[in-house]
Amino acid sequence: MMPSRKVKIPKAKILKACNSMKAMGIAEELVRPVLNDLANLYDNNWALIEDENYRVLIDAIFEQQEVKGTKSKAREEEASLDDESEDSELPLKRLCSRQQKDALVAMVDSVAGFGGTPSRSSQELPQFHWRKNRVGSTQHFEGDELVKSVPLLPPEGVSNKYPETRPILREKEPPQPCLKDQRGRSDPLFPRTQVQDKGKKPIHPRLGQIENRLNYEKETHIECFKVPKIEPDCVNSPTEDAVNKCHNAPSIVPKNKTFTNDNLQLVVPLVVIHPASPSLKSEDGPSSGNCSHSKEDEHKVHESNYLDVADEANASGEDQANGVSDSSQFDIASSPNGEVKISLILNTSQQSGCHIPNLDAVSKALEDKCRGTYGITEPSFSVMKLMQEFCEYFLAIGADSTDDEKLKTMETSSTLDILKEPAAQDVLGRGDHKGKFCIPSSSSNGSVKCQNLVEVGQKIPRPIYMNGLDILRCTLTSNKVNKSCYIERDENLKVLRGPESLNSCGIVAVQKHCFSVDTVKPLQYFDDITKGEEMVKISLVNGTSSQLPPNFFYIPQNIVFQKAYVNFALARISDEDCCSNCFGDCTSLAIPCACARETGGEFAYQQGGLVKEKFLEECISMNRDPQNHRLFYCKNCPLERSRNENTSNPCKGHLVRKFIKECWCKCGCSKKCGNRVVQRGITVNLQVFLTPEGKGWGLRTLENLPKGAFVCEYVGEIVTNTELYERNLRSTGKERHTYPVLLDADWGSEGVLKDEEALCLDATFYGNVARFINHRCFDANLVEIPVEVETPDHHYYHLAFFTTRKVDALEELTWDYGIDFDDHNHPVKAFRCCCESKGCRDTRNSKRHGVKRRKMEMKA
Ligand SMILES: C[S@@+](CC[C@H](N)C(=O)[O-])C[C@H]1O[C@@H](n2cnc3c(N)ncnc32)[C@H](O)[C@@H]1O
Repeated sequence: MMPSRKVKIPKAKILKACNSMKAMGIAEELVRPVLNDLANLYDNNWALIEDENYRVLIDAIFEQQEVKGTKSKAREEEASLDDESEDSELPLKRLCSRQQKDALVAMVDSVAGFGGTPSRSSQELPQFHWRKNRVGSTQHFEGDELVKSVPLLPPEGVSNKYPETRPILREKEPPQPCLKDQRGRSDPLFPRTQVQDKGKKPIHPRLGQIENRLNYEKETHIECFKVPKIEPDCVNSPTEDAVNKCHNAPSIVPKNKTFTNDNLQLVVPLVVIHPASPSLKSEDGPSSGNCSHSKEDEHKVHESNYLDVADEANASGEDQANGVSDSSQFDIASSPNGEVKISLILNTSQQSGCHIPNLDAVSKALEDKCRGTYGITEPSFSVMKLMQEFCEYFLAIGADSTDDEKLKTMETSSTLDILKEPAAQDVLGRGDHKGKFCIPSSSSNGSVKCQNLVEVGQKIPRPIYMNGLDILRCTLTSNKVNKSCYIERDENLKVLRGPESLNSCGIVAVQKHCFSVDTVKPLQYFDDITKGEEMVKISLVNGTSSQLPPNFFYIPQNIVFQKAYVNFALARISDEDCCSNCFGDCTSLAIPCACARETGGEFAYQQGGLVKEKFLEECISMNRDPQNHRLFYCKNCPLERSRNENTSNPCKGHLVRKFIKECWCKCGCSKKCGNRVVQRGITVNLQVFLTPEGKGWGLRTLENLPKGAFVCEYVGEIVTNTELYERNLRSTGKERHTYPVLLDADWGSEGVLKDEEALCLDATFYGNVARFINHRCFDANLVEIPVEVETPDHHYYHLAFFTTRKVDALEELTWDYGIDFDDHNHPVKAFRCCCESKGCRDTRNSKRHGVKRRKMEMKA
């Protein structure tokens, strides 16, 4: 026992020592009495006590514990007659304890500055003495929360018998295979990758309970490790030497994992900024510009801050729920001379076949995600820049009293500022891209059968938030005589495209949109519902609930279903229907070419692709006031015929619409000709959103649109009226049918239209973004205009939407479906209109409004 003479111990010394021990998981109650004894023993000579980072203190604590343990064991032995097992246990315990003490002293070495005076060994180390701080806390942990646990690994082949809490200690870790590819070459990304460097990075405190270690060591014959010497090169330097040195560093193994060689932990330093970063100059002078540290630096003791995301998640027990790997950490550290380091520590053991991805690719993917989620439109937005700015802010905000001034002096147009933009969650997300891939396995109406899985065309990485993307092999049928091209699927389905859009295998991409509840978060955001099929991304957002749109296949162009007759034969295009002698842009010609004949000798488009005012107004007026415009009446109306083949009701009349005729492939002009607008596809920035008025999903523009601008065309399956009628009969009522459109603009011109020629578009199962456009009875901001592109046969045409007026960004886009809400015989049951326009034609609403009005009047 220690002598009992009392000396007066300075409080600060006790606190400092307790903090250092606490950092290693040694409880204060154990430390204080031993410390008292030591102070007495050494007559308050604290230099001796603090030397070698409290080595004597640690020794004394352990000895005391051993004595206690031996005593209790002896008592147990006395109680029990069986003493055989004890013979072997004590020496083992002693051995481990000794080694444990070495390790602990080394640990304190590595956290020198937290309590103990630097030992000789610690002075050999480059001094990165990080002060640890937890995310979410505003407190700076100056000592009592400093945790420096040691990364531990078991010997090869030893499985962890105590997976819940007990790490295993080992002397050396074999080289980390994750840093090399399968052929043993260094990963080209290696410069950014390193094995965890214990001297410099904080280790997860959960692993650090000394009692657990002691218990575990008692039960397993495992050697303690030595804290490896910190290799400055390991921080960022790519040299192979440094890497090999780093390989020898022990690593963390998730506590509930069986240890295998696959249990690898990698530290990916994401950003290291140095004192002389452009926006934050330190007094220490200019940065070296690289990631290694000067000798001078190595011997300087730095105070540092640490953020450990994993700590926080674990503290709240959220990591499991969030899918955070047990020992994945995101660390941020800073030092007073202006260095900040962000490291991502990944535990790859959870995922088989995990490799170090290309960091550029990761940044790119994250940037895309951020663009979508936060509505960032700034083209120069960069995750790496963001990280760097994060570091800079970290330094600035952490710099005590001068926070505000420092922040004020920081660049105002930083990446972080972009994230402050209010646009955030609800809006935006755009990027130009083009690509084809992925095909559905089957359609909901059973018309498509997946024959094989084949990879085709340009591959786009499968976004994580979608599922249901598969690839379908199709057989190509190409009619070489009349140059019509289509792809047949299951004999029923044909894809209508220009010949140039078919690849050599005749495989066309169609994408299925399976919005899976499993894969989305409460605030729904899909970056691009077109999956690259359009020239622009079209996002979908639901800011209020977890509701998702029904599944459908996104198609950018109409597809023929079964019997619908569409003939794109070039032979059908006469010389009068094209401008083969034209060159360049037809709309710049002094005398309009033959393609303007359809629109009275003048092109419908003006320069810039807007529909000319006069033409547009006529179309709008026709829609708003059909009775004042020319209607034609079919002798044998396909619409009525589809309802009842035997007793054909008289035709109710169809509007004689004005067509736009665009130049096409038999024309000599260029693809950029001003008389080619609809065929170029969507160029406007659009978004699908959940309407607040109860109309379901709607479409809105994310940019201001001028009057007469082309927005999109209505794309769907080209079906006959009969088919549509049958589909409606088959529908269970539970299915949500989008409203079909009749391609009836020219039904009157051909006497009796054959059934396969009386067409309509159904976007319920296959469609484009137009399937989300809602109806508005009056004052809709879109008008539909028939557009002739591939064929002069007007029983098939494109139905294109143009703005009726200037439309502001975020306004919902609507068009008048032309519904007669009183026609109870219509094949599609009319919905209860929520358009809220003054001229709403749904009489049920006017009755409702009338009742409401009367009630209000009575109240008044
Ligand atoms: C072409 S879809 C439009 C997109 C649809 N809102 C959705 O959620 O998928 C047509 C359907 O939307 C709904 N709808 C469109 N306009 C509406 C309106 N003014 N009032 C109420 N429902 C409307 C009806 O259910 C209609 O059958």
